[in-house]
Amino acid sequence: MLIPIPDLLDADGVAAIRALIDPAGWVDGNVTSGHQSALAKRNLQLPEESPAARQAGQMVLDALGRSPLFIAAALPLRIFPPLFNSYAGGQAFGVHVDNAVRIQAGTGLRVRSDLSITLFLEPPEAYEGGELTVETQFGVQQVKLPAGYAVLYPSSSLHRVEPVTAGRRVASFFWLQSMIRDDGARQMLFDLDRSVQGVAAQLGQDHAEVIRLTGVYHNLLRCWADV
Ligand SMILES: O=C(O)CCC(=O)C(=O)O
Ligand SMILES: [Fe+2]
Repeated sequence: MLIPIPDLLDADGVAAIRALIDPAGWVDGNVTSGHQSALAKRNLQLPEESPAARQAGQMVLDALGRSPLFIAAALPLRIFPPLFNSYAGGQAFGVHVDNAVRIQAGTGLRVRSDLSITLFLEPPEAYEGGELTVETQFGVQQVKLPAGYAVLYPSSSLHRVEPVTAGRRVASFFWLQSMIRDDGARQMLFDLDRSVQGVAAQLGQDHAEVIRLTGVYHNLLRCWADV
């Protein structure tokens, strides 16, 4: 299941991140690849420990923390510090699955990748190609979103980035471990959460049935959550 997060960053937020990362020292993207994906990957990245990446990554994390949609959809437990990549001149990332466990340089923090996130940082009309193509259980989906929009997709899915044949695609990409490991269970909780919000909007937050349904949501989370 692909979940778009519209307007995670506004235009000022995107501009502030671009002002930090654009002049920083970009390197060959294979610094974070596993063995298989290194064969498929042709792009540039900011090194994980680059001060610009750390500072811009914190701005991304702050924006995620302010997004009720992101929290409800991802139910995050641990988020790997956001990284930044760029593709131009025909660069692409061939089909791959993301590494199952990420270990943060320096802290040794281990994150099981349940969900992968791409946050688009370049307007789609500014480059050709560069679609994020994800093989989902419902078929192949291609994603190319406005700057400031993010998409969540299961880290277990085969995905690729199409060649960028004109302009430059800039994005933040990262992984998270969810409190709910299973994609289907997480999706059910997300659907239930949205339904409870919808019913609450009609009946009022203090309606007895809304209180009972909210209880069901939390009791399911209590059954299933890693904390
Ligand atoms: O650039 C993207 O949208 C995704 C990058 C990616 O798949 C990866 O780094 O594993
Ligand atoms: Fe990937």
